[in-house]
Amino acid sequence: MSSPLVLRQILFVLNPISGDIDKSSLEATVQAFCTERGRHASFFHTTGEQDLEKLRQHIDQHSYDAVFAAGGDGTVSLVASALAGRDIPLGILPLGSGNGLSKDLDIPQEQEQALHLIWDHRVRAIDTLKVGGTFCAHLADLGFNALVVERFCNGDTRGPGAYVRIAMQEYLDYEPATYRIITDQETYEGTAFMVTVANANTFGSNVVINPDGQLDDGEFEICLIEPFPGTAAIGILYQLYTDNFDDSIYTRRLRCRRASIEVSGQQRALVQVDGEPLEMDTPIQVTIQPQSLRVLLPQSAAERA
Ligand SMILES: Nc1ncnc2c1ncn2[C@@H]1O[C@H](COP(=O)(O)OP(=O)(O)OP(=O)(O)O)[C@@H](O)[C@H]1O
Repeated sequence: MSSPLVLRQILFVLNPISGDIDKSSLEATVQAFCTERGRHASFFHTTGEQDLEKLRQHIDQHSYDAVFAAGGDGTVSLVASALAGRDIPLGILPLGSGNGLSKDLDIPQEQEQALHLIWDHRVRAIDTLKVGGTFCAHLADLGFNALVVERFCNGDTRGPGAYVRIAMQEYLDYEPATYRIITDQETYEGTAFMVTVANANTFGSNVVINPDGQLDDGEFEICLIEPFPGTAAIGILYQLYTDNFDDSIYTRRLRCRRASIEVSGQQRALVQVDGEPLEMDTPIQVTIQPQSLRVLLPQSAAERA
């Protein structure tokens, strides 16, 4: 276990819209918290336009000891992408609707406890992925969930209720695609309800898609849910919420270091990457950058993910 770093200059990257959470007093709260403890807090507000380029430039022009992402999975992914390959560690203030990566890393969901990581932490280097050239720290997928995430992001309502409503509407008419997945270990060909590329374990909804995946082992998993009859849906959902992904005859996982994903009859495919829906050219190449991101974790954080 590494001893805590001395972090004096800290940048907080704030996403004003994440999680539908009012953040009007957040800056003053964080500022006061840091000042009281002899730390200096600076702030970068995301706009939704060119945030990665602007953030990279900002970090290059300053000497930060750590950068905290204050938002949801998209904001965490943005900051992680800017920090990957650098020594500067990533901190997370979970302020989104799902907060998947922070949960996988056992980061406190409560604001003050998450801020304690500034002086009481350990640093863990985790793997990151490139999915079709796009940075991914947590999970990416093709198929049913990507479709629901796209509808959700383009809709007016956020929150888990809206996600479930869209999922139920889309499920009835959903036509699973056929995939050919070539990894450095094996080739899979078949029809799938969804295909998840997993660096971590658990969606923000607490669905465990990749039970024993490790975030720092230099490998990732491709988790497949094959088409299932309606009568099996409840059982599969139960398995996903109870850490038993592998127990179904409709699921399988491929562990690998690189993969190419073709979607039959599609030159472009909808892909969800760290909560953001994107259109990508197929075949989609997936590569791993082992231990490329340093993350601040509680001293007691479990090592599962
Ligand atoms: N100022 C802004 N105005 C509008 N959109 C923004 C702004 N800043 C960032 N965004 C958008 O916010 C999205 C990322 O949100 P984020 O994932 O952090 O929160 P969330 O979706 O509520 O939470 P989670 O992903 O945990 O469910 C990105 O699509 C980004 O482009």
